[in-house]
Amino acid sequence: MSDLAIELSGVSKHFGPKVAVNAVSLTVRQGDVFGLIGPNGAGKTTTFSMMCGYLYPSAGSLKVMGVSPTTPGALKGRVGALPQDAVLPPGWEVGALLMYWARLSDLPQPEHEARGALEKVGLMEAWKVQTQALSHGMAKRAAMAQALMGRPPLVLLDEPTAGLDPRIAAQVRQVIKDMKGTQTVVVSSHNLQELEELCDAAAILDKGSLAQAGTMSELTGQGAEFRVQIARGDVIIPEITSLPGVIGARMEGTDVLCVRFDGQAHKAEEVISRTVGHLIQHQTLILGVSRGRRLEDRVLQLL
Ligand SMILES: Nc1ncnc2c1ncn2[C@@H]1O[C@H](COP(=O)(O)OP(=O)(O)OP(=O)(O)O)[C@@H](O)[C@H]1O
Repeated sequence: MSDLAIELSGVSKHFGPKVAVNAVSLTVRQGDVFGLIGPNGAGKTTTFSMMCGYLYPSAGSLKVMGVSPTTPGALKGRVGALPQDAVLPPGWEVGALLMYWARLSDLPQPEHEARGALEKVGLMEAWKVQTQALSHGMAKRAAMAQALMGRPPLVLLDEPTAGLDPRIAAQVRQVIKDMKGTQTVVVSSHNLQELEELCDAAAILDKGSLAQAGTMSELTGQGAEFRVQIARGDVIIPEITSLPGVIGARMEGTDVLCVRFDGQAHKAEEVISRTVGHLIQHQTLILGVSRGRRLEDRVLQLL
């Protein structure tokens, strides 16, 4: 069996003349947390909706766990989805609504599933609360609980932490981390720090097209770049570039040395230790070393 949970090949989506998604190809490995990144209007929600089977692609092929997501019943009980701005039907108590959804998905223990999912998102106190009485953040968590019931092999979460307070957002991130390895999670967010912390891999979309996709370490250049924060002393760039494994070096501002290295032929720890050792030998004082660049820097560079 393929180790891919999702495969998009040349997928496009047009709304009349508007091209929302343009020939996007990407893959999501089973057990990964995969991020969908992009500015407003980049095509994240449209891509997400096609993965869920809510929208048909206009062109290209899309497989979710080996089947087309629009095939009726093909993914029943195998995908949990939190759509963007999910609206809960009014007139229901949260617990009763979740149990109803659990029954619709043929889950054998609806109450157990509903309570377990609500607990995961920290919303047990809302069991008896009417859906229309929930705050925005509470409604979002109730909708997320729905996506988690039954531990489906694939969970798609469109902006799961948007509008949540910091403590609850951290709890939701922990729920996502706990799924890593046993369930596949696709998550879109504008919080790039959050995606960097959570994701194994990601795709960066811009105006409907794929700008870059890869593992988080590829996107952030972890295997090829590091930065040394200099406290005091001089850095002689030609001496750094002559060290084994170093491809290039430059100063960013007055106090950050950025070094690019050949991550295929040399281990990061060896090149970093050699560089730091060289600096210390030359009486340069160091405040810190960080690998790669922030995901945010990469996204801003690309878009
Ligand atoms: N039903 C629709 N009809 C017409 N245009 C649409 C429709 N849905 C989306 N679009 C357009 O497609 C483009 C991509 O929208 P999409 O919602 O996928 O972006 P997004 O990356 O999720 O944005 P955001 O971060 O703002 O949620 C936008 O230009 C949007 O206006």
